[in-house]
Amino acid sequence: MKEKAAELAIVSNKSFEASTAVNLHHYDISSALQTSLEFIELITIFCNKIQATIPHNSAEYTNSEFDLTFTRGVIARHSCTYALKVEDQQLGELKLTRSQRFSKDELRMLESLLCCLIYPLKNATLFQQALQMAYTDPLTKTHNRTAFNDTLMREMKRANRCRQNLSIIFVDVDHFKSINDQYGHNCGDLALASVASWVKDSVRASDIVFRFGGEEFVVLLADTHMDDANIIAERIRTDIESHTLAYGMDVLNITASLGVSTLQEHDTVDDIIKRADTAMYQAKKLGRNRVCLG
Ligand SMILES: Nc1nc2c(ncn2[C@@H]2O[C@H](COP(=O)(O)OP(=O)(O)OP(=O)(O)O)[C@@H](O)[C@H]2O)c(=O)[nH]1
Repeated sequence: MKEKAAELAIVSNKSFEASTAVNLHHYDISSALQTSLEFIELITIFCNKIQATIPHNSAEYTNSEFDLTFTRGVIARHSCTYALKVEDQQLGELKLTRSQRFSKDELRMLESLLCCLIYPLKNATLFQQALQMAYTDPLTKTHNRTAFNDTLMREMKRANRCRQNLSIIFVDVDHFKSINDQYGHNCGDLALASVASWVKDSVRASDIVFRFGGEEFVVLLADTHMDDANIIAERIRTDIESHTLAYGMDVLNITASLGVSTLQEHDTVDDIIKRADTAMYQAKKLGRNRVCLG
């Protein structure tokens, strides 16, 4: 009886040590994950931390809400995939691969460790959603002026560093005041949202459309020189002109005037904006519904 008790004590000691080790591993991962609100950083931290316990060759994280796909390592034959969610909120999908099958014990351990990732991913989701809201114009669903200032600054630095071209196009709706005056503000709002979506459809996904203010939009074209920017501006102009807007019994034709400028050596943010703005006013002066180069 005594012996039995001693045996039991040893067994429970071992399992206590094992569970303490697991708890410490969880604690270590959870603490590391508290240092970031970026999806890619979180996945990188998590994968580095579990590498010794669950060796893997590659990890792929996808998050459709944020249009994000991130792969690290070289993809191998065997895989395990987890859809991550909490309280019905999708937090993305994580796929690990390696050349050997994952054992049942490893998968059990991975599932337990994934619990550490869930709440950091949820916090990252809330943070990124808040960031998106702060950078989005609610009426047109384009990026707003704050986003433009930040993005232009960043892209100018990148273009200078990588010796790449960078162009911007100002798009200003013609006689917009008369749409408001004639059909009312709701129609004006609908017209702005429609123009924004026509402009977005006219450009590549990598070109970013911002609402600069009022009835004025700006398109940022990375790695694009003046000749190509001119062609794209002309395409935006004809696309806007060729659409019609149905409002009640009325059908409205909308046009816009566009100004293009390309980054020059020693340009400040204000310089490149000023040239595009001046070119856009030139287009207005010359009769509207046209493109001018700055
Ligand atoms: N409905 C609506 N109108 C807006 C919004 N923002 C600005 N406006 C209006 O846009 C109009 C802009 O008028 P103007 O600057 O005179 O320009 P325009 O009538 O387009 O004339 P041109 O640019 O010279 O062709 C003003 O009447 C603003 O009140 C908005 O969010 N919704």
